[in-house]
Amino acid sequence: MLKDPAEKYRAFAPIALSDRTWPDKTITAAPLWCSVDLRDGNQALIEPMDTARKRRLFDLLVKTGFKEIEVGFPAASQTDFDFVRELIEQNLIPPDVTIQVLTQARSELIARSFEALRGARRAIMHLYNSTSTLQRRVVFGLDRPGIIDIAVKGAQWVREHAERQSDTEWVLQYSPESFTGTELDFAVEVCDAVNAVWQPTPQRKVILNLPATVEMATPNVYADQIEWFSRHIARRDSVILSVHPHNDRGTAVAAAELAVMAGADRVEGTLFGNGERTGNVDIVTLALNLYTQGVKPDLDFSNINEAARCVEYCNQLPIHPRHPYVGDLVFTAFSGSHQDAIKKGLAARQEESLWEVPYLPIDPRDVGRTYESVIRVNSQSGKGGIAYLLERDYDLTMPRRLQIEFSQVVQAVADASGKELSAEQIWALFADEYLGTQGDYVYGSHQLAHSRKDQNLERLTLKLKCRGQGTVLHGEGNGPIDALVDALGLQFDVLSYEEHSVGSGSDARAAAFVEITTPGRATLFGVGVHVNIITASLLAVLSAVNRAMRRGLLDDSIPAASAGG
Ligand SMILES: CC(=O)SCCNC(=O)CCNC(=O)[C@H](O)C(C)(C)COP(=O)(O)OP(=O)(O)OC[C@H]1O[C@@H](n2cnc3c(N)ncnc32)[C@H](O)[C@@H]1OP(=O)(O)O
Ligand SMILES: CC(C)C(=O)C(=O)O
Repeated sequence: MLKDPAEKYRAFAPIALSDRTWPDKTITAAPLWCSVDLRDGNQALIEPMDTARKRRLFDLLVKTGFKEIEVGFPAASQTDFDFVRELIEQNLIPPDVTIQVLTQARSELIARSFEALRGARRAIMHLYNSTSTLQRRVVFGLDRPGIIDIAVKGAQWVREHAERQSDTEWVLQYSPESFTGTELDFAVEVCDAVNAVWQPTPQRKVILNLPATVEMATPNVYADQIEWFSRHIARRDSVILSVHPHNDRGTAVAAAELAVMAGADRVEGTLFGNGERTGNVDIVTLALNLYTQGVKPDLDFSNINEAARCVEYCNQLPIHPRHPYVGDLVFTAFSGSHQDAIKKGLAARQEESLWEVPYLPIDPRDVGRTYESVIRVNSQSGKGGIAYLLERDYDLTMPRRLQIEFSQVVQAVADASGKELSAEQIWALFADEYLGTQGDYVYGSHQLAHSRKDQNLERLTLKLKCRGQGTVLHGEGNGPIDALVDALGLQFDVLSYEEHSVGSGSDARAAAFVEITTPGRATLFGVGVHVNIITASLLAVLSAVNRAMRRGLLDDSIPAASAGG
């Protein structure tokens, strides 16, 4: 790279529009959409679509709700020509959909394009020629009048064909291609000249399409260009002002949005942004951006995965996993604080209320995605995500301090492996840590009865294995946990106890959580899961004690077992 890029590149000159109004506008309705997947998208593919792929994509575009679809450049290729014929001859175009074709301003190409559209009920004939200073100089070697001459001649040929082929309802469209590199006064002059030939009226509008053939400046500059053009073009009430942003600087979506604020009525783009170089503007993102502002997008992406797989098949290009709204990872949080906030946001949310979940600008379910992938766990994750997965897949709601404790277990494993951990793997870790039967104390059975001395006391008889030896312990207390602490005779206190049911109906079990503190003031949890709630709580205490023993936090001299039963 150059030390001083100014030696080779120059800044785009700002537009003289000090009284611009677009920054104060908001978008309250969707623009008219035109998909150019089958033309601009197609011409950018390594392998252009065959008829079967074009047909599949056309059907998807119709199903999605596009009313204007540029279906090809029929004068350029036999495949495109045949595809247009197939659509018309097999009556595949729904009555509310209008197909569009592109042609250069060359007489033989225009003739062939009209031939392709013979018999169409309604069609958009899209004529273009390049108008930019650069292309005038290096491609065409023409001055301004020479370029206007190409446009006007093209417009005349189009008009003549349209008049001859009058069984079709024609909508005429003109693009001053490379508009972003064209002086604005000249862009207006060329378009006025074309309109002088086509004579649009408010009832029979033309489409003037202003392409950012190459995105050359920040999106506000494009918006200025659109507002300037919209103010200066003659017969504005007879014009549908269309934009066609490309994404060379990565800001096509912003450019399209600002252009709509600046007065554009229509947007041409593609699904997921396929197109020349860095692509056309992504209409899916534009539409869903509107949706998340509460504006009806007039396009239906309620099964966005289906759309994505179809587009990937037709274009033979993958969609990036971070692509807005559709990428495989865009509804996934790995990082701990995000997971915590999402978990809380989902829990606080009430159906039918406004969508307010941190880090998720859209409800994944609205585009046919599930909450399955919202939270995934790796070494960047925290307690919230881990707890969320156990709650979602195993119906286990951990107390907050247990979440903190267990997340350290998961974190250690994730850090060591460097890999993602599935909900199943996390459950296996949880079971191993808290529910295992490998500790010093292994529950066998128990009996509870009222104490003979005091009816308020319960007397517990517990059969268990202590380090492999069958043992029976007795204890008394004001509840089963108290009685077990008494029976074990170890130096720990129970700090907290919680339980909840897991599952429902005949499969329902109880999950009990006990937090103990040891003489060294260490606190740790034990968990028990059992169909019987008392058994679950006894298991929870034994789980905590076994964990404390494993860590050397409790004196490991096992109390003398009471013989017999
Ligand atoms: C920005 C865009 O996406 S515009 C659309 C671009 N899409 C495509 O080009 C895909 C399909 N195109 C093609 O297959 C071919 O270009 C064809 C079949 C249409 C024409 O092919 P060719 O006749 O070989 O000509 P080619 O495309 O190279 O055109 C170059 C000639 O057309 C002229 N020309 C280019 N665009 C236009 C136009 N819009 N109107 C009039 N003349 C034009 C050029 O000045 C050049 O003239 P020259 O031969 O006198 O120097
Ligand atoms: C023909 C025009 C609209 C075009 O595709 C472009 O300029 O990118």
